[in-house]
Amino acid sequence: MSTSATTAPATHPAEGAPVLQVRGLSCAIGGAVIVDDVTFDVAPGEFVAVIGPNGAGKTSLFNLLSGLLPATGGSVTLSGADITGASPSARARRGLGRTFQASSVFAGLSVRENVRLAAQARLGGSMRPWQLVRPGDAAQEIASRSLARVGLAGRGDDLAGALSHGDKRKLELAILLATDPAVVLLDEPMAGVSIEDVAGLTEVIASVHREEGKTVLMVEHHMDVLLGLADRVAVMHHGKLLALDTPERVTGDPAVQQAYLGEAL
Ligand SMILES: Nc1ncnc2c1ncn2[C@@H]1O[C@H](COP(=O)(O)OP(=O)(O)OP(=O)(O)O)[C@@H](O)[C@H]1O
Repeated sequence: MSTSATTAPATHPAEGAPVLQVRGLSCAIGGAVIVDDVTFDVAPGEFVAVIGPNGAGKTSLFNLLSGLLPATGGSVTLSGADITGASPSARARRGLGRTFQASSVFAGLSVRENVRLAAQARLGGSMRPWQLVRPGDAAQEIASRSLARVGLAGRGDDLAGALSHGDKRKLELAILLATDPAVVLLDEPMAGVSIEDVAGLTEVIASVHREEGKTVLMVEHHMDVLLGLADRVAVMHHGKLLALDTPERVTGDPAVQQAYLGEAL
């Protein structure tokens, strides 16, 4: 696919009205345009991988979608509602959840408490660790389900800080699942994860997508991980959306290969 991805919504294989509509999204900071006129749609239940060379604008795009960076142009629509100016917490309430490149768990709390806090927030309760609710309540049940979902059911009493890096990333996914987002933004979930843990984590992400029908956008550098997961791959380059197409077409696109200048895709 060509650079037309920056000016017109790409077609997508999935059915249904787009859950996410991004139109001309831009962000300029101090004279530098770090996200430049990005336009695309994501269909409900679709898995879109976001790749690109270092500094291409992938995390900045996620920051714009989740409201951590203010857009200086364009718009973002989530399930039909314009959320361009909405706060990160308002976007989360509307069903947009994300994980971060760096681990973001409460190391001093148990694995279960970390997830239960997120579940409490979803149920409209407190996010304060000292106001954790009793075992057996709804938040506890959501926490148990979410931990089982990512394969950490037996680790609930362990301190989050004691988990391996790979298990911390699974915990972050469980925290995200406990808030039941419709759209999940995963920012390099495999970063720092050992080779042995990549397969397990990939399987968890695949099942979250396939079995729960979550719409997933995932920044990832490893094409081999993405090939089996992504319906489409978005390629960022110099802040622009260079291509948006199936993994096979994107890897064969000369413009994409040129952007990577011989680096492995
Ligand atoms: N808050 C900011 N202020 C100024 N420049 C920024 C800011 N955030 C990002 N940038 C710049 O925007 C560009 C895109 O950065 P970004 O982190 O989005 O890229 P990326 O594709 O996620 O890179 P990587 O793969 O290395 O994580 C970079 O040149 C970066 O230095």
